Amino acid sequence: MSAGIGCRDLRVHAGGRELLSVPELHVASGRTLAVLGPNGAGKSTLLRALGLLSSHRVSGQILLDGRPATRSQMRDAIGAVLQRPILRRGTVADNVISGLRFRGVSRREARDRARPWIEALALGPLADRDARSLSIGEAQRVSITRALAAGPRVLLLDEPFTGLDSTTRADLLADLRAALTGQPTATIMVTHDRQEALALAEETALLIGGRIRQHGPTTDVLDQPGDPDTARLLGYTNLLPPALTGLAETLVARPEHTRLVLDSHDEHDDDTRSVTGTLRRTVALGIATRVDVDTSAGPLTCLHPGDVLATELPPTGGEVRVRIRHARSLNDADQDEPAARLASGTRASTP
Ligand SMILES: Nc1ncnc2c1ncn2[C@@H]1O[C@H](COP(=O)(O)OP(=O)(O)OP(=O)(O)O)[C@@H](O)[C@H]1O
Repeated sequence: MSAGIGCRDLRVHAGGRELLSVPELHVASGRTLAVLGPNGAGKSTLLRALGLLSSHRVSGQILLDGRPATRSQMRDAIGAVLQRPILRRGTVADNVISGLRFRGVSRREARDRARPWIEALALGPLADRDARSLSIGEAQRVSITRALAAGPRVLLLDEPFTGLDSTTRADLLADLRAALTGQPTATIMVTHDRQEALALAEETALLIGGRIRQHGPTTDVLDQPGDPDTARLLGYTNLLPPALTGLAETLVARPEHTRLVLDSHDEHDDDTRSVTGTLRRTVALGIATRVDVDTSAGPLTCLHPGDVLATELPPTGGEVRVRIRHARSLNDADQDEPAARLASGTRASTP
């Protein structure tokens, strides 16, 4: 029997259509899975179905420690943190112990068990504050602490960092990661943010259109898109089909690895490392300059660090060359050798 949460042949229907189809998924105790997907992918649908919290038509098996779970078993096992924290009346400390109280733990024991979590999540200074006076970031910290303090076997996190400023988010992510380390909790976090997956989860599943397209160690999954949809989700938004590169496979590249060839910046220019197109527009983004280029095979986005002087750029509608500094082959999990050839110029790639 494998400890943790999972499902088999899970399908969710609503409004006359299938929202989710997951043949198999398992998150072991002590592990964290990030479910990464764009808006509408079915992330919350999956989380609710796994927690037996769905109001839709659900078929298949939800497994707790390898066995089909009843609602009451699941209720006892899970802690959930939603996008918007829902706190009760009372102080921060009252809220943190409420999960334990709900499970029948006495007030005194609940206080003792909650104390280390309040310290670990740096809530000590706020413990006596009225929960209604908290900022959204503080309230989410309380919500996470409440869930952890109850000692859940399964922790379900539904985009818990949405709406937090970047510093608050980074601090909370680090505190949560530290708090989960060594705990026998199977954690599933749904998110649309790659950085959150990287910071928190050993494993990542890519969910698109209600189906898991890729699943594996986070660092592998985030850097090995298998198809154009997962490439886009992972930030490889530039698609380079064979018609454009002259190579056999489709390559994908991140905008930050795609640059205009500007003579003064690129003295060792080499035609074979580049593709040509028409400059559509330039947008100054403060720390970077975005240049959109139309090629014969579709649009490309270039991202240049800093300001590119307008005088260095050809006019809108002018012909430009775009250099791909690093690209990956789709479906090439081990090595981006064709991409390396494009980058090193050993095969002609100018259309
Ligand atoms: N009752 C319903 N009837 C029909 N479709 C529904 C219903 N509830 C949800 N959906 C659809 O299911 C899909 C998945 O929704 P879900 O909320 O799980 O996506 P998500 O990945 O969590 O999105 P987001 O990141 O925007 O929160 C969406 O296309 C949504 O419109």
